[in-house]
Amino acid sequence: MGYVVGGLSPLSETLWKERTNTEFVGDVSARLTWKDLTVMVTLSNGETQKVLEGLTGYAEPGTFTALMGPSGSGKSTLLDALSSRLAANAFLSGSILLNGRKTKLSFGTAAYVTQDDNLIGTLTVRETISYSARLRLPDKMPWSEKRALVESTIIEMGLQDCADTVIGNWHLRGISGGEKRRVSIALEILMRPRLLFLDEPTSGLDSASAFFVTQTLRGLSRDGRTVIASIHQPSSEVFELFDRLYLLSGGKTVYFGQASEAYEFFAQAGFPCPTLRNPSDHFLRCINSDFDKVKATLKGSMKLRFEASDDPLEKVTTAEAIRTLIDFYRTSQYSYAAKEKVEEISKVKGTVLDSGGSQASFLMQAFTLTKRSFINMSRDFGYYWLRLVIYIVVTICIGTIYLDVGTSYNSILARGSCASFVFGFVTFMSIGGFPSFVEDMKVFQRERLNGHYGVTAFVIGNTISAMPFLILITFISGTVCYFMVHLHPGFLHYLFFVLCLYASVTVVESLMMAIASIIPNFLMGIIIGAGIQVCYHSFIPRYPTRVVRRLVCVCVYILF
Ligand SMILES: Nc1ncnc2c1ncn2[C@@H]1O[C@H](COP(=O)(O)OP(=O)(O)OP(=O)(O)O)[C@@H](O)[C@H]1O
Repeated sequence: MGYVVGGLSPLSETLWKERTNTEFVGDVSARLTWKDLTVMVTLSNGETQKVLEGLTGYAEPGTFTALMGPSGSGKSTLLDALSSRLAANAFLSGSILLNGRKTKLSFGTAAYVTQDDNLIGTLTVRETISYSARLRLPDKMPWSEKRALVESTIIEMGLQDCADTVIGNWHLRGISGGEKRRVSIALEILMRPRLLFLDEPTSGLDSASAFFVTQTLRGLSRDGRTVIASIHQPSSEVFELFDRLYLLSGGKTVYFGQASEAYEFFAQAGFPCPTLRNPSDHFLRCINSDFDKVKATLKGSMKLRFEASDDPLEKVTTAEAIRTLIDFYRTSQYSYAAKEKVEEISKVKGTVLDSGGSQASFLMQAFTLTKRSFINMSRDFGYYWLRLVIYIVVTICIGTIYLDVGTSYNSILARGSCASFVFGFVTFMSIGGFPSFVEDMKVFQRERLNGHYGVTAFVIGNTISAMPFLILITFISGTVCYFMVHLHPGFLHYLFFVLCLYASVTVVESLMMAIASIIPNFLMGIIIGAGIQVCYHSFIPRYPTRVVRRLVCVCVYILF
């Protein structure tokens, strides 16, 4: 099979060659087509709902395609379908071809920028991009080249001014929302992907930031990439930057074609854009059925004003307008042209694209993740430092209750209850780390889905980086308690006591991390974590024998 390269920068070519080790003979651009695409979802009550219905379209290299439509029209679902990220309850029919071949885009083949900016708040912009470069670029590539790539990406996304500012979290004031969006995009374009999906990259940004982001995306497409983005409510300046427009309403195609011809299409369909109105506002106004509900609530002069308007749109309900537009599109030259083009592109069997994902070795990934996670834990006051302070205060309090109880037979019960208090409090407090675990999991999910690294590297990185903090926490609180209470003297007794505390805290930390991966919601996770711990503390120590208790501990440890 001939792999082909064309229009790539020298760096991109190096990356591709590293990966495929195959002779390049031309063009590695991504031509994506979708035909009769239908997505059904199964709802929780067992019913099925058609989210997308018979969509046909294409995206070519060097173009920027914008998906537009009212909320709930299926933009994100179309992006998910095209990038093979549909939810488990969604079923797809129809064909999606990449360079004329049926391809399930594996993790990392195409870059996908999600709606949420899941970034590590304690790292600076430069650090964030540098760690990402270490995680994904080949080990053999010299650091000077990696740094050059990081710096060029920072410049490309206009992040020079905030390159050394932290991203920001609950206690660190960081970069703005627009800059966060640009960092998210920078992370995905670092590997120079040929196909780029973006889910609402301009949402929540002011007009200047939205324009800058869109302009950058257009620039990326001009570099031979295929860019598809869903855009919510573009300004007229932003709209002018789109090459192609895919308008959706209720999961159906309202219009697909050149963005500049949409104006004409609406006029032909009987809904011309009034003068002095932003065309994109007009298109979305025509296809947003929620306006019917809004109009129904209008009263008095407002209602009369709408009825007196010359705008043909005010003479019909939006539902009727949508029906008219969909029917008009189906039989229009735009639809035939799109179908013809899809057929034409589908026939050309091009390169099998599989350039994405990480090219770094497993060891490099595990090492980088360990370092990144350690830096995050040490900078985030809420991760371990706050807990350390609370642990010290709690153990001092317990120490004062059982101060100097000694090691006589009379004080056996006191020592036992003291140990229960210390182990109970210290392990229970691990719940305090849950919010940070949830943030970690969000970053992990994003990076894993984009093929940056796998589960094993993440688990190793997280476990090793947490170890020094857990050792510090348990040794300090264990030492305070041991010496205040005057437990059995001797270094081995002391070590045993502290190591038991360390093992218990590690088990609970792992448990909370496992819960964070299944239930990424603060409140639910804390309730479930606390519930499991209460059962563990109250049920397990009382009934089974010591051997069973230890077995349960070992199983929980292995499991989590
Ligand atoms: N996995 C799913 N399970 C159930 N319903 C779903 C699923 N995916 C999408 N939907 C439904 O399909 C419709 C379209 O959702 P989608 O997120 O694609 O819309 P959207 O146009 O991106 O909206 P927004 O602009 O608000 O993000 C919504 O009504 C949504 O509830």
